[in-house]
Amino acid sequence: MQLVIENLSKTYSNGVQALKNVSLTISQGMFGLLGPNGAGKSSLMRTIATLQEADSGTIRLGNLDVLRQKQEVRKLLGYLPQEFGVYPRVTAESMLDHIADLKGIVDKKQRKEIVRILLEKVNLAHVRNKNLGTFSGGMKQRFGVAQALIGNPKLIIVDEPTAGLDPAERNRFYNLLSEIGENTIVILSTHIVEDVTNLCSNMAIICLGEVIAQGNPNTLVEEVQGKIWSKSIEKSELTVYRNSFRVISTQLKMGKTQIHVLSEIRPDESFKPVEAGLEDVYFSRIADKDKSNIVTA
Ligand SMILES: Nc1ncnc2c1ncn2[C@@H]1O[C@H](COP(=O)(O)OP(=O)(O)OP(=O)(O)O)[C@@H](O)[C@H]1O
Repeated sequence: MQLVIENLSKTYSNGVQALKNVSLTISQGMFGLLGPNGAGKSSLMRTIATLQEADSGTIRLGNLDVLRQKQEVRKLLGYLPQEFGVYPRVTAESMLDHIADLKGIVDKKQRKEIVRILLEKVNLAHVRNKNLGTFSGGMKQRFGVAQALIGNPKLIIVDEPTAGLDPAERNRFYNLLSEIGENTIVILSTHIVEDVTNLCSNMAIICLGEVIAQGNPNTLVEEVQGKIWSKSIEKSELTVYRNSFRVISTQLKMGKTQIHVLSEIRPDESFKPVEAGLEDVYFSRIADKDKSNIVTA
């Protein structure tokens, strides 16, 4: 099964064009959707999740027309939104049971078994009787995955799931996501490049509502390999360098500013070649599209 998005556009009533002719083909496996704040990731996720209308364009999930056959799509969908509200005074077990009921699993015994398996899977079985309000951020996110997995969805959407998680919880979350079956489409929206590097076999970068890159992360990195040069400079020199070179990112390292420059040839002897990473792809594409988004130390 594939998710095929064609020429999707959306303008909000305040005039913001959040999606501009977005076309993407997403196959089974983990798909990363990267982009800066306000890029349009959540707008796209919500539209795919049948929660908001598009102005034009189509989305197909297998044989289903997502924008029209909403009820059918919802049966195949697991969704972990950016702001996943939980009822603080309800236990993990009863909340999952309730959501499973809402998702149409009417048999009580079957529901109990599903909830038990899911709580095991997300490593929350030991706190199944604790109120959700007592959960840490990471535990809430794992609970969010458990509810998204109810009913064996064929399409799972997780919107910026690792924001605010400490490194250990982030790792747990990565492991959990990577265990989700390969015959499921998982769309992971994030502005953390590392999330995509660690998890995804395919990806797209979206900026100002447009898809500005898509493909396999390694292939995209190959395109800039050998073209990334770094130099440590004084912060005060940054404008001069920006005017002379294609500075794609700057980072503070031990009090000095380290710049990455994209260039076919070594800009001059003072620049060192560096092994390109997905961050370089991300920053070079974003820098081309939106000058205001160049990361400054
Ligand atoms: N309901 C809405 N009404 C009006 N404008 C909106 C609405 N939702 C989003 N926007 C605007 O649309 C643009 C895209 O927002 P969106 O939330 O889709 O981006 P995002 O990539 O998910 O950002 P973030 O990473 O910050 O969550 C932004 O300019 C945002 O302010």
